[in-house]
Amino acid sequence: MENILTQTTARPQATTEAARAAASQPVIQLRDIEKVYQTKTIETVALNRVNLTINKGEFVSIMGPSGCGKSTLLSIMGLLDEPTGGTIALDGRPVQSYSDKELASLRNHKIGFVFQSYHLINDLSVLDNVELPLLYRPGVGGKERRERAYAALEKVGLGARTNHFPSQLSGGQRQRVAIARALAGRPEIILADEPTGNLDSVMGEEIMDLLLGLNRQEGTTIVMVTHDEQQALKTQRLIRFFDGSQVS
Ligand SMILES: Nc1ncnc2c1ncn2[C@@H]1O[C@H](COP(=O)(O)OP(=O)(O)OP(=O)(O)O)[C@@H](O)[C@H]1O
Repeated sequence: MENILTQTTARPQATTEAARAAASQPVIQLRDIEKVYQTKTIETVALNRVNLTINKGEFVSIMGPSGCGKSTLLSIMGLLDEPTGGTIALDGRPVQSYSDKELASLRNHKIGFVFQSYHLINDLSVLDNVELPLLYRPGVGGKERRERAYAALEKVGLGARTNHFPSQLSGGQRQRVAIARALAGRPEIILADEPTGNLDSVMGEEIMDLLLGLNRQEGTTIVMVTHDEQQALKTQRLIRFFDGSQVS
């Protein structure tokens, strides 16, 4: 199977247009989102009336200084955390109208997460790490799990490393495993929180190419938090945050 890295350099054009054509359909809509963290002694307004729409097939990057609310925003978009005010709609449907079961299924099926620190399990092989989230997916049996995990690892160029353990891989390779783990769930949306934050510039480029390839060839919607302006400029839209609000 051809991997995404190869495809990226081979034929980016047609698929970019396909992704753009679909780009007017909102998949995530945030309206007046607020998030206030309250501890005994201090109240922190992490997000202050954020209005933001992410369209199908878009690759959006989010930048801003430390503490301005980027990770909080991503957690709320991915339904990992609840806002203290405002509304979220997924595919045009308000999140409040979903049952708990439907929300769990959305989180599981629709959205894939990639984190700066990979979150791999060191005692499990690469293949087992990628299969792991599918264990909790009803209707996906052992054979399909394995097939999906192999396919996802091929896609990120790690088909030859399935029996390795995370400690035997470079940082960039570990991040590719984490991306394969997200891909095995076949998500429509990938939320990536500083996916290149722990990598040197060469490996960071590789991961960026991989994400760009996924967006262009497969139309995966991607929202990425980054501190790297050069990488952010490669995405279709750059949103800047400051003190919990969007500034551009
Ligand atoms: N669980 C929490 N309890 C209290 N305050 C929190 C909590 N999580 C985040 N905050 C505060 O909310 C604000 C936004 O945090 P967030 O992690 O979203 O920022 P960020 O822009 O992602 O920062 P960084 O670039 O450093 O990762 C910060 O002031 C932070 O201290």
